[in-house]
Amino acid sequence: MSSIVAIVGRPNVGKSTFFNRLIKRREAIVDSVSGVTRDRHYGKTDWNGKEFSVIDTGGYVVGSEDIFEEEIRKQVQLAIDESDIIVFVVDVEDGITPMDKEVAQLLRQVDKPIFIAVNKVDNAMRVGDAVEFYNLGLGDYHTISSINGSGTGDLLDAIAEAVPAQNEEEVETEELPRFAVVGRPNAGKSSFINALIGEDRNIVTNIAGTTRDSIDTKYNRFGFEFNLVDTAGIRKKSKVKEDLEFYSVMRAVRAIEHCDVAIVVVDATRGFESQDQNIFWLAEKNKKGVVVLINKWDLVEKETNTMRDFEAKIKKQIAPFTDVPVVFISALTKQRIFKAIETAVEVFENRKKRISTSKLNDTMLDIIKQNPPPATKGKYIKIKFCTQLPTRTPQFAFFANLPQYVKDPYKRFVENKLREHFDFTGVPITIYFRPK
Ligand SMILES: Nc1nc2c(ncn2[C@@H]2O[C@H](COP(=O)(O)OP(=O)(O)OP(=O)(O)O)[C@@H](O)[C@H]2O)c(=O)[nH]1
Ligand SMILES: Nc1nc2c(ncn2[C@@H]2O[C@H](COP(=O)(O)OP(=O)(O)OP(=O)(O)O)[C@@H](O)[C@H]2O)c(=O)[nH]1
Repeated sequence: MSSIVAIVGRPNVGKSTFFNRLIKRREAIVDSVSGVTRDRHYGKTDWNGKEFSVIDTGGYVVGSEDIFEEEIRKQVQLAIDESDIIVFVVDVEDGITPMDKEVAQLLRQVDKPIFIAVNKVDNAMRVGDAVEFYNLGLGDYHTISSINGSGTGDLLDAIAEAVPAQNEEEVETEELPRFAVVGRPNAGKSSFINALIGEDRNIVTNIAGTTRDSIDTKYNRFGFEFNLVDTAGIRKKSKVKEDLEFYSVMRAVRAIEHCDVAIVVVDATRGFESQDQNIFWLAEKNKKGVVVLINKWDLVEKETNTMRDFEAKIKKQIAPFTDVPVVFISALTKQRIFKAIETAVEVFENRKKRISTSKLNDTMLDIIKQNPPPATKGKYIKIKFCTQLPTRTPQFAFFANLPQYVKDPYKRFVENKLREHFDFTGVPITIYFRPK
């Protein structure tokens, strides 16, 4: 379980600049390859051996100044409720503003690690100006310059210190498998869970986000016991406006990070949109199993190949990770809802799958011999041996004389071959090339 670090603060103080520095912009590169728009406000990073997610709360609200203030206050409250560590960014050029005071007021009541980042301290002369931020009543602060990076390393050290050490293997094997039902507001998450359970545990209405609570439901099917995690909107803690995108993101992040398989519910009448894509990508990035459910299939007018076309379109949007099951369901008529769960169980099993080293080498070394990586700078790459690593999610190491010359297309080729010969449907896999 990794910790969630939320970056809060009023507009223009430099939250996104700081965020980009934290996640090192690696994603930007990945995205340009697949050509997909993805959420720029969420990233995973590691520092001093601690892994954590970072959420930038900026950029979600657009509107006039007064709308801003109210919305930002709500976002800060949500960030407080849903994250583990908070970084409050303020701007040394502006000094303390009334909005900063309001945020500080909220943060003073919180019993979680809070870091104040006084940003835009680009030179030593500004260090003195930062002193006034003691008046926020939140104790010590860090002076940083997100633009030139100074001070950010020290701040990261302090944040990493606050992240609990991970001992995931132990925690996860003791608990029941967790399936998180995630998706956009109104996609039919509660309806799906209720259809499975056969009783109206949740209140289902057609107003987005009316579900009262998020409960784990222990579920038993096919002699397999697991927890179903309903992420439908909790609106108890803070009265949040419906369709607040930031809110669904926060919920999805939390649920996905703590699950084994993410069941992504999509509203067939709306298609697979960017918000669905973001949720899918969250699961992929966290290396969770994924099943896509196309719900409300009863409302779709079917012609020849409707299902096939729908699926093909989705696959394009989730590329390159397309080895993912798509199940067309109706929570209303209960069509294929058990098939959906069966599929999720299969994905769960795939994620735990271990391939013996001898079997892996027998299969893969042959394929590699037939299709060796192309020579680079006149040098031939020889892959000698491969093995599955003893990790929670499938990861494979291929040992070669010149691993640094193996390019992404070849990695993808190897991944595809692995998927062809061993069933890893619905599971992100990682491939490393290492020196031998
Ligand atoms: N001088 C200086 N400018 C900075 C620094 N960090 C960010 N800025 C500038 O401040 C402006 C706002 O930065 P953003 O990162 O977009 O601010 P934000 O808080 O994410 O803003 P919202 O997305 O509106 O919430 C930009 O023009 C940045 O270039 C810094 O360390 N020093
Ligand atoms: N026709 C049809 N309607 C459905 C189906 N599944 C859900 N609905 C309707 O879609 C609406 C939203 O369903 P919910 O189950 O509340 O959606 P949710 O994803 O839990 O929504 P939030 O609580 O907002 O996150 C309700 O009016 C449901 O009756 C379905 O398979 N077919």
